[in-house]
Amino acid sequence: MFQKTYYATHPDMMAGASNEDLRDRYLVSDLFRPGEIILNYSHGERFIIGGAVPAGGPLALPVRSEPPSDAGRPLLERREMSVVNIGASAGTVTVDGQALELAQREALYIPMNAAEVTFAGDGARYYLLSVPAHRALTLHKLALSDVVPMERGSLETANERSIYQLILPHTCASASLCLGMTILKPGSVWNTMPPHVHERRSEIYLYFDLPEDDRVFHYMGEPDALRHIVMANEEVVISPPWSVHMGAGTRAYSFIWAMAGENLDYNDMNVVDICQLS
Ligand SMILES: O=C(O)C(=O)C[C@H](O)C(=O)CO
Ligand SMILES: [Zn+2]
Repeated sequence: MFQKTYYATHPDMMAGASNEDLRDRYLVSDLFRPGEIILNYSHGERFIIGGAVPAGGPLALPVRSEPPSDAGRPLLERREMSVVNIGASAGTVTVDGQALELAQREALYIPMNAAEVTFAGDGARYYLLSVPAHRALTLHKLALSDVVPMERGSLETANERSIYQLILPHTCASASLCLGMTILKPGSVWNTMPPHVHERRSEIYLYFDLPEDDRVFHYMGEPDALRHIVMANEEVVISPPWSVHMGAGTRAYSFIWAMAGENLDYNDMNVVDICQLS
C-alpha cells in the first residue's frame, strides 16, 4: 500500500550520513503520478504523505490492507487527512457522498472516520497528508482568502513571505494535524529564516510553484551541525523534531508545511539566532 516507509532517526546519524543517505531518509519524491494515488508512510508522528493525480478518471482512497484484522477497513477509520490542490485546475473531492470543489491552492480537512474519499478533475493535483486522530471533527474546506496571512521578512533580507495558517485551532479544528501554506514574494528566496526547532512536533515541507530547472537548498539537522538536501519542484522533506527546517531557492516558490505531535500550538517553537547556526 505504501511506496516507501521512512523510519524515525536519531540526530547522531547525521555526522556520518552521505548526501545519498540524507535523501534516502528524509526526501520524498515521485508523489504525483498521473492516474495514481501514491502514499508513503513515516514513523515520525505516523504521517502518511501522498499525492493523487486523477488524470483520466476519479481515484478512490484505498482501504487498509494490514494488519489482517484491519483489512478492508477505511484508511481514515482512526485518522484525519488534509488535501491541498496544487494543480492548475479545480477538481472535486467527494467525502462520503459530499462533493466539494477545490480550486487551485484550496484545502480540505477530512475528519477521522470518513469511509469513502474520491479525487476527480483533470488538471487537479492533490497533496495528501494524514495522521492518527482520537476524535472525529468537521469536514472543512479552506481557501487562502479565509485566513489573514502573517506577513514576515523583508525584500532586503530576501525572505519576504506570507504565511497562511489553514489548519490550526483558530481556523479549522483538528485532532493533531496543523497545516499552512507559505508564499514567497518575487525576489525573496529564504523561508523560515531565522529557523527554529520544535521538540514536540515533526514537520513536513512540500516545495512547489518552482520552475523545472530551479532548486531549493533545504537545510536540516541540529542548529550547530547543518546539512542540506537539494530539492526540486513538488518534492517533500521530513523534518524530525530535533531538526531545523529552512531553505533558500534559486528563485521565489511556495511551500506547504504540516505538523503533528504533542500539541496544536504554532508558537511552540525555539527560534535559533542566525549566529548560532554552523
Ligand atoms: O516561512 C516560514 O517561516 C514558515 O512557513 C515556517 C513554518 O510555518 C514552520 O516551520 C512552522 O513550524
Ligand atoms: Zn517549524
